[in-house]
Amino acid sequence: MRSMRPFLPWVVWGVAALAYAIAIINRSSLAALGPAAQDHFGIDATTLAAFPVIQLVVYAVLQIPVGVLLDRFGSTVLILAGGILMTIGQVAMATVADVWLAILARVLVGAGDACMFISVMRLLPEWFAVRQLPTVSQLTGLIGQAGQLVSVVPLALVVSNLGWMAGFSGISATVFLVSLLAFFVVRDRPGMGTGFERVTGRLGSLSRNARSLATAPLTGAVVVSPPATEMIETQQADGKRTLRFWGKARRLLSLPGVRLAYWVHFTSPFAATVFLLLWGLPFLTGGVGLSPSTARGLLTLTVLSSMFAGLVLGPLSSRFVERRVWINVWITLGIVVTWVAILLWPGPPPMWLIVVLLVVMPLGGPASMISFEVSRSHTPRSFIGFGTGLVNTAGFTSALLTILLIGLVLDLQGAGSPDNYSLGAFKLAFAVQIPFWALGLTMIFIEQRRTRRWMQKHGRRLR
Ligand SMILES: N[C@@H](Cc1c[nH]cn1)C(=O)NCC(=O)O
Repeated sequence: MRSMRPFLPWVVWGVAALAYAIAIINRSSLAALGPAAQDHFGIDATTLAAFPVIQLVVYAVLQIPVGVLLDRFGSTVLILAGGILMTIGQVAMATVADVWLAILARVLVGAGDACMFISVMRLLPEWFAVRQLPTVSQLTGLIGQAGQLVSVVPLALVVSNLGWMAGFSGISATVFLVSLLAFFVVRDRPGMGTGFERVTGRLGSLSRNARSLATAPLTGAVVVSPPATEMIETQQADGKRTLRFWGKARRLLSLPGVRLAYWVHFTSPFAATVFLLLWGLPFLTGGVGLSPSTARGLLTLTVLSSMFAGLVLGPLSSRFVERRVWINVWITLGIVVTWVAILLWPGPPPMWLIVVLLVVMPLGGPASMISFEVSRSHTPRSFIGFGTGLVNTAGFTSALLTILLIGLVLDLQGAGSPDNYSLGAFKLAFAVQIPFWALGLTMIFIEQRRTRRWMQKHGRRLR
């Protein structure tokens, strides 16, 4: 069993990350099927746009409850629950004809998706050394992005060749199989059983002998352990009473490091989410005047850029722990400068500037993974699920608000439908991102100072 020791953490993480990639396939499964979905359900563009928005609202709203459940039941249970919810949601998507039932199906998909990412993130400190965490986190994001890449074209091909039902039944079968795999492989931490072992009550030797890579010697390892739970004042005088939800939230938010992580996640990824989820294609076609096929081709650049950045940013933020927030801030500033150049460019921006935007803007996704490192350094272990869920809400909140505000500003200018789209209207609408960046960056600077003071006061160092 000794020889399995270095591999088991990677196998456990690999299967969990695969489950996350499948969740992303589910999340973006309607992205390339707009016209097919309109045909299938007989709906207009506004109703179609409601699908991803509702799904993301469900995802964002559930992050904190799922985080709380995660601290209580562990990643194995939550990954399975997420898989089951997505399987049911996609079976419904394949079979229902009524649009309201389809929306309900997307709610289930959003709820299942909400369980995946933070469950994988929760596994990492249990299986890997602190020094490895930034890289493994970024690899997790990268695998998720790969899910986005494979979801669009193959699914569109299956739906156009074999039909709607075959496409969505195929996705639900895939989720089911990967969930089954997770049931037999994923373990919350070394020494704990898989879902199967827990149900049967028999702990196999692989689980019994499992070791975390954190216990393996790592040359020059940097130690950035989370604070002890006692660093948060609790009402648990007798150690038995569990904190109530709001009490926990208040205490978590009393840590400036957690608030810093929140604002880091709030600020860097939303521009890319907004662009990829809804407004990118209309802007490039109806605003800039590109053909739909050129625009779609250019959009794949965003995924590639984000995947490449994931490879670079993991080792970088691990090497420069003290400056990781600055890495995020510089990337955000790059995104802001690129967007401002697009907005101020007289007339249609040149192709080179569009390409720069599509390469720079998606860097905000991998940069936002730094927020989970910050959160992990400051969140007591028993609150890590809650903390990760809380931080993960941030970027999706800013993205959802921006999506809605862009639609509102377009509508207010009488440019809310493809017939009336114009570059000027889009430029004004995309300018709503500026206050979000300003708020986020300001809060990062404020919380960074407070975090520094808090660490001095408690005698804590990141390295
Ligand atoms: N910011 C993303 C992660 C990411 C990594 N690379 C590009 N994006 C995030 O927070 N994801 C959460 C999720 O559920 O996908």
